[in-house]
Amino acid sequence: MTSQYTIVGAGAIGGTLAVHLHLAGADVQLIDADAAHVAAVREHGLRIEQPSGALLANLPISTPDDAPEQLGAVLLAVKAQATDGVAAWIAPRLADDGWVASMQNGLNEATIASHVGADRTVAAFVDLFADVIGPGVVQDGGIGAIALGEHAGPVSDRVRTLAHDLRHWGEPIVTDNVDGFLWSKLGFGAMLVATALADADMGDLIDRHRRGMHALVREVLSVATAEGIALEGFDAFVPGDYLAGAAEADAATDGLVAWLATQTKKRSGIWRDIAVRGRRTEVPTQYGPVVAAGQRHGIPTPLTAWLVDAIVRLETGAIAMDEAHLAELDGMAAA
Ligand SMILES: NC(=O)C1=CN([C@@H]2O[C@H](COP(=O)(O)OP(=O)(O)OC[C@H]3O[C@@H](n4cnc5c(N)ncnc54)[C@H](OP(=O)(O)O)[C@@H]3O)[C@@H](O)[C@H]2O)C=CC1
Ligand SMILES: CC(C)(CO)C(=O)C(=O)O
Repeated sequence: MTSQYTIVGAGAIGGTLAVHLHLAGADVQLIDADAAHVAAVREHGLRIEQPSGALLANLPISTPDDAPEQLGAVLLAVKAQATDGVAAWIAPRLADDGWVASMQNGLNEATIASHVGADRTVAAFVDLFADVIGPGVVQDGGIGAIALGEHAGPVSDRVRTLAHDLRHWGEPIVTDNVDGFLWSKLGFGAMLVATALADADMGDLIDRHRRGMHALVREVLSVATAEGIALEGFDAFVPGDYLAGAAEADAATDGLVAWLATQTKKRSGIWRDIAVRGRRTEVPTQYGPVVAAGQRHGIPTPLTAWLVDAIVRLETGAIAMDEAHLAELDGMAAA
């Protein structure tokens, strides 16, 4: 039987996944809030620009206002701060046997489950590198991993089917420990978020500000460990090395920086939201819960709290992008 998917949030990640699912033979429809993007996809199709050439798919697309009344399997790829509102919107439309998978950064599954139920929530970790570069056009900025599993319970047939349906993209990891990947991504992602404080490339900034970056990762991963999470490595990120000594962290960052140099996407989605789109970011939604979990466990997270605050000040115009902010982070880590 042909699988059917609705992608809610057909931007960089949702758009990329949609085209690959379509090219593998799945029946895919899109829902997106960006009217210009929706109009462009209707007129010209959805285009993924890859170094090896472009992929094009003509897919049905609607805005939330003219979306279908009933939804089955949903892949949610909106920014994390939109998750609560969008999951509340999906819930009354979701078929009894429908489900929602979070294809996002951060810990969105519990929020989704609070609206649609834990049994209708699928968990995912996505380390793709992509950007919407214009209405209807997504740039594939490099290859990374995807992991899929259930939010509550062991790997199921629907998870295996989704992994199979993504075969045109590649081979997702199917696991009972998506949380281990999501928390590791929060550790890795903390460095990527910090790079948005300056107007330079992610790899270069991580390389130049190792003291602050390593301390930031250690904070996030220490909270994860206190939460009982078994951290998972992915791509070039080795979480255990950041919890070991300075030499291990340095060696891990050498590998990470070399890997980031192979990606054509050089700036984070957070940098892009602030510098290109001029919009609020998902950082408080992603890292507020890390700080709160640290407080519950008695683990101080001063650098993570500082980072969230600095990003909010940046996105509200109180400060400007400047590498001096990362020097300040290095200084706090040294203190
Ligand atoms: N881009 C990347 O390389 C990676 C991103 N991620 C994660 O994936 C998630 C999605 O990010 P990304 O794809 O980059 O984001 P994008 O901004 O490219 O895409 C999100 C899309 O969702 C739309 N949207 C917002 N609200 C709604 C709504 N209510 N209903 C339908 N669509 C809506 C947005 O429209 P509008 O712009 O009008 O708000 C936008 O077109 C994030 O959590 C991100 O951290 C993870 C790994 C890598
Ligand atoms: C940096 C990247 C691409 C890593 O997956 C990311 O998470 C983002 O841009 O939001």
